Amino acid sequence: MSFAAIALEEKQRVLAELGEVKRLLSSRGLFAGTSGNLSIRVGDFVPESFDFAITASGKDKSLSTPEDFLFVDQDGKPSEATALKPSAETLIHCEIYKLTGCGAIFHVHTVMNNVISELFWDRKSIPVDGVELIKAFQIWEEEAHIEIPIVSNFAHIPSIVPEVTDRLDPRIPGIVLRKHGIYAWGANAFEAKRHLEAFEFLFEYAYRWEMLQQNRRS
Ligand SMILES: CSCCC(=O)C(=O)COP(=O)(O)O
Ligand SMILES: [Zn+2]
Repeated sequence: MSFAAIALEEKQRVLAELGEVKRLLSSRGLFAGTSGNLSIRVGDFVPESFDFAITASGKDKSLSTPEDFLFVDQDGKPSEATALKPSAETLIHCEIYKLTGCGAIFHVHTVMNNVISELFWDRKSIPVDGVELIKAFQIWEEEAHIEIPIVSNFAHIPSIVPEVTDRLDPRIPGIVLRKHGIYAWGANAFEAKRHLEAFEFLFEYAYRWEMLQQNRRS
């Protein structure tokens, strides 16, 4: 489906939803120093051809302005003429949409997701054992064990993409960039937000549990 063929009401709905999510996450202090970016897909999904609304790059995300979002295509190019620049990390969104067919992707930097990525960097994943909130990912087995992937962070964003491609685990709706932040996704904005909140809870649990173990050993 071409971008032009997508109903105006659908585009407006997506922009309004993105605005609501941005306001809510901002009220929780999740966009320190203009960090973070958000996107929601619009219209039908075909891996070779889709569009999504994404935050414009470098904006103060605690403010709401008519220049907060723009639409881009599957390659991260603006879907229509605009003076706005898409997030510097748009190519990571493009890759996650292509690999998962998801409907929304939220990226935030927190002190906890940065610390945990360094704590478990040698392992290249964050282990979590048997915590109830794993069920937020629709993983229902008793005492489930999950490993949340951590990938390298580079200033050159296209260099991050191949590692995302290699490490993305279809069971786990998120990936952590080392000392950078988390990308969490879902079928829609509601699900992506639930996953983001669950990841941050599990990171804090994993960090505290690891510290307890280390104290016991010393
Ligand atoms: C100031 S944070 C560095 C860039 C970044 O990691 C980020 O999430 C925000 O970049 P954007 O281009 O999406 O504003
Ligand atoms: Zn970032």
